[in-house]
Amino acid sequence: MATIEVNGLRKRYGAAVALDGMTFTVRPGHVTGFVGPNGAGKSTTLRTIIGLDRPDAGTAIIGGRRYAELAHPMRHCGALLDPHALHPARSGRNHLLWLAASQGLPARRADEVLGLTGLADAGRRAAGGYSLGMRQRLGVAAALLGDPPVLLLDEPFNGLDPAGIVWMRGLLRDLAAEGRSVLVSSHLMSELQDMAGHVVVAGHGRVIADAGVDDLIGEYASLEAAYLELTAGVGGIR
Ligand SMILES: Nc1ncnc2c1ncn2[C@@H]1O[C@H](COP(=O)(O)OP(=O)(O)OP(=O)(O)O)[C@@H](O)[C@H]1O
Repeated sequence: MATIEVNGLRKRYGAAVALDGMTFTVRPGHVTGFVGPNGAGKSTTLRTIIGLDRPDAGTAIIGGRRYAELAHPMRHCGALLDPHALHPARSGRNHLLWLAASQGLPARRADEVLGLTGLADAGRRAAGGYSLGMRQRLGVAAALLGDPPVLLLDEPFNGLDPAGIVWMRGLLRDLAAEGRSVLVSSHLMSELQDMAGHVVVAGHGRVIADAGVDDLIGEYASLEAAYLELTAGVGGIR
């Protein structure tokens, strides 16, 4: 089963403690929301899962293996962490063709994921001219190239217009319903309430709640109300 297992991650940047024992498991079949105040350690956790950051302690395991051990990682785990990580002079399609080649994937996958993300026409234009919403779509296209069972997305709703938000919500829900493990960091509680089945709440580099959305909401009026209560004493930027 393609889970993501984050176990006891610790990470310091100088005096700043970014991760302080972060531990949770992402299971297939539903979207897992990853939330918490600014500086809680969400992006550091996502970067660590795909080997862009090295933890001081702890492990992050995807479907039984570390990301660095995967021969063709994009077939196992797709990630959208930075929508601006593209070559501005290269077309969106060429960006995807290059990634596909690097992973031993057929070129037709580039056109398939451009179609899936609504970029079939824009894919021929230089990606440097893309809006933030289009860059997010290209990032999702790249994450889907290898048809992976695990997806990580860092604030994928940023910059999307209202129609784009509806589209992204449906896409992520469908991908999870197909049996994938989908981890989505977001500050948009209303989006997560509609889309996620499970939520991990982080604060100060560790997990402060890890529960199904309905359990987390409990007696509160909304996920946002429950979240604000849970994180009231946690504070934000450190
Ligand atoms: N490269 C870095 N150098 C120094 N400090 C860093 C670095 N990356 C993260 N940090 C620090 O680690 C902590 C966690 O940051 P991180 O970006 O993981 O939080 P986050 O939960 O993703 O926040 P946000 O909601 O604002 O995106 C913060 O205190 C941050 O300043």
